Amino acid sequence: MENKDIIQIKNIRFKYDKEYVLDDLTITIKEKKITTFLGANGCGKTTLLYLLNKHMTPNEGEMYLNGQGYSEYGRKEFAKKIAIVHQQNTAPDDISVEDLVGYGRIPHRGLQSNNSKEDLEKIEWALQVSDLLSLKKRRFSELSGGQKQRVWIAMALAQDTEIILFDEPTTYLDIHYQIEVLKLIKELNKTYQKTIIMILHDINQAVHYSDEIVLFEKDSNKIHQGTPESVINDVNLESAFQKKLALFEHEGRKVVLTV
Ligand SMILES: Nc1ncnc2c1ncn2[C@@H]1O[C@H](COP(=O)(O)OP(=O)(O)OP(=O)(O)O)[C@@H](O)[C@H]1O
Repeated sequence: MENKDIIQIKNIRFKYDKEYVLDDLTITIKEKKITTFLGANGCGKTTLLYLLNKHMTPNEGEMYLNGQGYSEYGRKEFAKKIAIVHQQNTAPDDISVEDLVGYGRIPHRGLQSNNSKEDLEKIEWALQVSDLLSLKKRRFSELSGGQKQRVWIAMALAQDTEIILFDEPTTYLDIHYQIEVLKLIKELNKTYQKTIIMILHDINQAVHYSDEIVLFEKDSNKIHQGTPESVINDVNLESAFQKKLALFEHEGRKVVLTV
């Protein structure tokens, strides 16, 4: 059975200054799938993620979440639907892992009140899924880059949303931690049915971990959306990155030579 459309973006236009960064963009995001945005620097991936997170609003066009227009959602209600894991984050000095993960509960419990039993259970669950139980009392500032990234993911999990957005979740991580984080994201999707939308720069990782890819053409406002198999080909890659890239088959998947 086809997964339903959880987000619909219809003919949106967005500009910071004079020129439109996104122009007449139409995309649908399928529920419980992993969708990855792929494309050259400056093509508008982060901009689109911020529009999806309601951090910014399109100048024109419509966006719907579960069939309801974005503008009809209040802030708190929206924060219970979509969480975001940013590329770079800062945390207060001395904060513990479990307290930081607890921030994910703010849309549910408010800023002032204490954690309820349900809040504490969700925090514990998020720590467990992210393999952080043994580190929960540790100071966040003392963790490695890979462990820190898992804490941000746990915080998004504690927010208990249907959808999680990831802005380049593997940046600054070595290949071991990159794979660890991508496997965790895959598990959130497969085991916990989260709808995932992420930005990646590594084409091979995007092919391997995504159900759907949105490939942005460079210097045009066109995108290609579909399965990795249907989107990743010589012609589309050249129009996205303005480079000829060699493609191979490996274990039934496309692999791109990036040297
Ligand atoms: N706050 C801003 N004010 C003005 N222009 C901006 C702002 N943020 C981004 N832009 C411009 O919008 C365009 C799209 O930027 P965006 O960050 O969305 O691209 P991206 O695809 O995420 O790039 P990257 O892969 O480098 O992160 C770029 O031309 C960028 O310079």
